[in-house]
Amino acid sequence: MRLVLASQSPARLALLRGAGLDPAVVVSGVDEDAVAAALTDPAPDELVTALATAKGNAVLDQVAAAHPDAVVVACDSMLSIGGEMVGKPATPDLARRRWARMAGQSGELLTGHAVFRLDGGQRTKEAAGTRRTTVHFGQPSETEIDAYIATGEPLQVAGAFTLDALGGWFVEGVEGDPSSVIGISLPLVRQLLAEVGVSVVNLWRPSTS
Ligand SMILES: Nc1nc2c(ncn2[C@H]2C[C@H](O)[C@@H](COP(=O)(O)OP(=O)(O)OP(=O)(O)O)O2)c(=O)[nH]1
Repeated sequence: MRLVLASQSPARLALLRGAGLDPAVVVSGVDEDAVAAALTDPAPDELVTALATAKGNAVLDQVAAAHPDAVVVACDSMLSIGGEMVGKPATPDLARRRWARMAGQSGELLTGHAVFRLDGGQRTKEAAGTRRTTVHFGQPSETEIDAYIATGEPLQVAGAFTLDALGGWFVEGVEGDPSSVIGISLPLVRQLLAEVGVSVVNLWRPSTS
């Protein structure tokens, strides 16, 4: 059973590799704005789960051709802050405005997950779910925010912050699953894999002696 990560995210790949898995990567290239626009006033959980499902669906035929027996995992992360769902800031100015709202506040990082099982090249089972993690933001100075934005990192990540990289200096703490904030919830993926009949321990790399 081949594990496939339908994501270009280096963070998701690193997290899964660090947790003993060796996924093949097939990038979906899904137009997230188009998927979101096709939804009618979706609830936050529905939005990120729909986006994750669209990403997984987009790669199934390609995966089936290369790996007829596979399990595909796709994700989408967004930050819920002040009643608004936001993804990656498109410009440095927007990142700065986002941080002006986030500093000293708390938000919820939502990551939608979709898992698809292929047997003999056919989709046989699927499961989906969302993890919410509360994030308490620090109060970086203007100088610190300018320096952070100058690195380019905030523009590459949902919510304009990271937990495990430069953004970590400005996160006071989280309540809930930290892996979901980084981009993929290990405990939720374990649960969703079980729902499609796959035990995560059977996907672990053989332990080298
Ligand atoms: N290293 C790290 N990356 C984070 C963190 N929070 C969010 N990210 C990254 C993970 C994802 O690459 C990105 C979330 O954006 P998306 O869910 O749209 O995924 P992305 O467009 O990167 O790739 P994909 O659509 O899955 O091919 O932000 C964090 O705390 N640490």
